[in-house]
Amino acid sequence: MKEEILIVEDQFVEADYLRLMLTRAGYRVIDIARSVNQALLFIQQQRPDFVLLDIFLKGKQTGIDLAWQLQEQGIPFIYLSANSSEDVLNEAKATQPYGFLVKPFRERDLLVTLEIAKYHHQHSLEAKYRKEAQLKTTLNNIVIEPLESEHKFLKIITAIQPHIPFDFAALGFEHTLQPDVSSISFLRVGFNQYQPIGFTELSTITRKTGEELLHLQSNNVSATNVVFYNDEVFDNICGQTSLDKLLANSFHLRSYLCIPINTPGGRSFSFRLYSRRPDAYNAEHTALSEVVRLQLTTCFENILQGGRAHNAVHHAPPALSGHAAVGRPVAFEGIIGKSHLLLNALDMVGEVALMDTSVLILGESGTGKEKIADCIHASSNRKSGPFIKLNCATLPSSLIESELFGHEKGAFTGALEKRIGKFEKANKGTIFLDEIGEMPVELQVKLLRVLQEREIERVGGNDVIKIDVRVIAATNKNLEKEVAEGRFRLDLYYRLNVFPIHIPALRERKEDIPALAYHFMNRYNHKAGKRISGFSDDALKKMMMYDWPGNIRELENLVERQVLLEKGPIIEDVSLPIHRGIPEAPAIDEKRMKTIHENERDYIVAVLKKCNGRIWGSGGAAEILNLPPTTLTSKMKKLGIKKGYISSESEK
Ligand SMILES: Nc1ncnc2c1ncn2[C@@H]1O[C@H](COP(=O)(O)OP(=O)(O)OP(=O)(O)O)[C@@H](O)[C@H]1O
Repeated sequence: MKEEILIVEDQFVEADYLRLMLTRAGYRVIDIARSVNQALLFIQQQRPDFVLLDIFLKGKQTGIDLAWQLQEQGIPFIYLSANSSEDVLNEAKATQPYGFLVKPFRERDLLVTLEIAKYHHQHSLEAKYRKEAQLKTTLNNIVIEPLESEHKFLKIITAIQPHIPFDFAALGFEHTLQPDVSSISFLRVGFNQYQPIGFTELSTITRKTGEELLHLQSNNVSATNVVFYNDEVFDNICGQTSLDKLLANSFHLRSYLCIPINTPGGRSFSFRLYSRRPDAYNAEHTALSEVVRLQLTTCFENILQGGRAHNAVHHAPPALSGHAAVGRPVAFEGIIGKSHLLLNALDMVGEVALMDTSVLILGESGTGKEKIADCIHASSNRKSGPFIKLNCATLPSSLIESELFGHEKGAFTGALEKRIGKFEKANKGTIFLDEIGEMPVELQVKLLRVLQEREIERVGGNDVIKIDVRVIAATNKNLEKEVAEGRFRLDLYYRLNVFPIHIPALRERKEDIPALAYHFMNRYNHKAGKRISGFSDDALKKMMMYDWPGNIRELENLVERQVLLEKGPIIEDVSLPIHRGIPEAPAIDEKRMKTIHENERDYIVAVLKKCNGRIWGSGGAAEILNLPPTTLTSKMKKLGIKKGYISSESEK
């Protein structure tokens, strides 16, 4: 017997048909609920393995309300819905469904989606257990390492960071702690880089005396169980005068997770993680904290005893002056910046790289999406496999299909040779689909099938070819809006959006500007054989004031230009556009206009290449393009395409 499923659907006919399809496939349908309340009752009586739920139901509550409760209880669910508005989609997405079926759907779509959901659920459970086991082992090993308290604490938090993100970690800002360990806390200042902040440093930063700090510390809210407070709730918690509030104000912290520790020796205190993100913590983090609480208790008890393990060999610990760094992974080299927004994105890269799931990279043009895709591939288990890139915006829609899936010889007029598509080329590796929002709708269905069934068919071919490819997609568009306006398929969106990573705009992380500017200055110094050593204060100030609508690419281009133009030893001034707003739309518009124009040109050039420049006759470009040869010739003239150019191009 396969899994047990609860259907939540208020349309009788649809629900019955669904039941029929599921039972035919061997699933057991435990019941059909018409409303959220009824569903909750059924779930209480018999926990289903999966829930299929419609969004709009009878009664006040929607499927999305139910989804939150399912998520809390760890019951996987799939939405069944007709296209919805952008707001509804955003809400549905936030509940992290295992799938989304757009009505009307085929029986096969339903069964494949369920299979995928089962795979993902199993996979995420396995990943969860693996993560827990790995963290437990790491913490157990840290206990026996012969390190001083501060180093040991640093090791603990470095081990925790990939699983529970934070920008500030503290142990000992509790009135119950002994003074000798009361000052252990670290501020994250880079990827795997932390700065120790003791009472003395905190006193300097906040201009409070030690006594005042101790007093504030006693006002911190204490907890008996692992708890987290996000955003407004955290604000409220910090409402009173407390050390939490002081920390939040000093380091811009917006959420926190508190793990109370009670040692067998009778000491109780707490291990606190704070984040600059307003919504950093969730039930998964609390669950993981509970699982490793015992290991943490042993670690911290050891720290309270002075850190060193019994019978430890007393190596000199590495110096902890200034920043304590464990180092960036090699795959992240060349990624410049330490802003917490970038570090958050890199944390996610680290988290997803080894998971093999699809990744959707979101962000404005020039923010570094492709660079992040490079990092994911380079940190993944597929790193020795191919990494194939395709920009969906630069290909005419008629060519994308054969670019992606290849074609057989003679598949269409002009297909003179068999061609291997990008998906086949990427086998055992990764494919990067840039500007996925530009993919024509008719091709989106085909891409969806590939993602679901992991097989392709070459254009004009009959064979089904199995492929093993990881998909990373990127877009600077708001895909929810595209879905809401019917330009992007909802089911594909859900399939790609398994793990979204948002790359912040440069204006949101201005603190990264100087490091990036110096990085590009060095690069272009080297290229141009120059020896410019820096920027004047004015130039840096100007760059910090500017909004960078073109993001890092714009900054790179500017620095390149200035390096070439500068005659003196430093870049005295930079020439930036006068407007300082965020002219996002014009930049995109300009690109779109160019794309349409170029698309037509590229399309014609590509077809001409296929026909070896032949316009007339059977198999000629005019026939493929379904245009009279004279019209094609005049179009070519208008678009500046020369006949000789085509032939010499195709000879290359
Ligand atoms: N964090 C970074 N450190 C150093 N260089 C970076 C960083 N991020 C991006 N770059 C550089 O900035 C330029 C633009 O980056 P990239 O092409 O990855 O942006 P993108 O978001 O993919 O742009 P588009 O949406 O236009 O395709 C590249 O030269 C890239 O190497």
